[in-house]
Amino acid sequence: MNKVELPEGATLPVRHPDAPAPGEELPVHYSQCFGCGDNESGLHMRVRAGEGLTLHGRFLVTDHHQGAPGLAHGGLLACAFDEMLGMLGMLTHIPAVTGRLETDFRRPVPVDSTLHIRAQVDGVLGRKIYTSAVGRLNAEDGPVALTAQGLFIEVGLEHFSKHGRGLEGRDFEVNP
Ligand SMILES: CCCCCCCCCC(=O)SCCNC(=O)CCNC(=O)[C@H](O)C(C)(C)COP(=O)(O)OP(=O)(O)OC[C@H]1O[C@@H](n2cnc3c(N)ncnc32)[C@H](O)[C@@H]1OP(=O)(O)O
Repeated sequence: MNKVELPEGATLPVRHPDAPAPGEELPVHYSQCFGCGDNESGLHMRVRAGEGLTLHGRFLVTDHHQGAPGLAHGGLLACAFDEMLGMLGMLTHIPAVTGRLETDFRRPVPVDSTLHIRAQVDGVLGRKIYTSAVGRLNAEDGPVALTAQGLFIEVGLEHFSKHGRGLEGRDFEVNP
């Protein structure tokens, strides 16, 4: 994992008692989500809870995901990280949106490879949630292809109804 710089005063949030147990697969948070939903051209990511404030996700890079011939598009890979870091909210039950996402591309990701992403919450300071992730090729201990850091900002649930279509009646606390 890349070294994460945290501001003074940041603390680790508590894992919510209703968070999925380690090893449990996370539910799709929205059926049309490009990252984890049934969206035809989406990533169809599968994510399971890890220990503490960690998640493990994976997706198969297909022909739909190309930038250069035979290689994954960088923006699409950043999308996968956004999804993984966003889903950390299922461990803390803090509703939040991406404020800032920084991605380091360290190795090309070919079509037909599976990208394994480990994401974690690093700390919280006020409404700011500091997160990071590493993506490895074809195995959870495979070569590092990408690292990322995300700053998520806690929002009220009204954010989703004011700017979008709400959370479709789902109770964020239970099954976002
Ligand atoms: C569990 C469910 C699973 C969900 C998975 C989904 C995965 C995908 C996640 C996403 O893609 S979310 C969609 C992409 N993100 C957005 O659409 C967010 C758009 N931006 C906003 O709505 C607002 O800018 C935002 C809510 C983030 C902040 O606006 P606010 O007016 O509420 O807060 P404000 O600007 O006062 O900032 C609050 C604090 O955050 C800091 N901040 C906000 N944006 C920042 C930024 N970009 N970089 C650094 N710091 C930032 C800001 O400096 C400040 O720090 P301090 O408290 O120390 O003063």
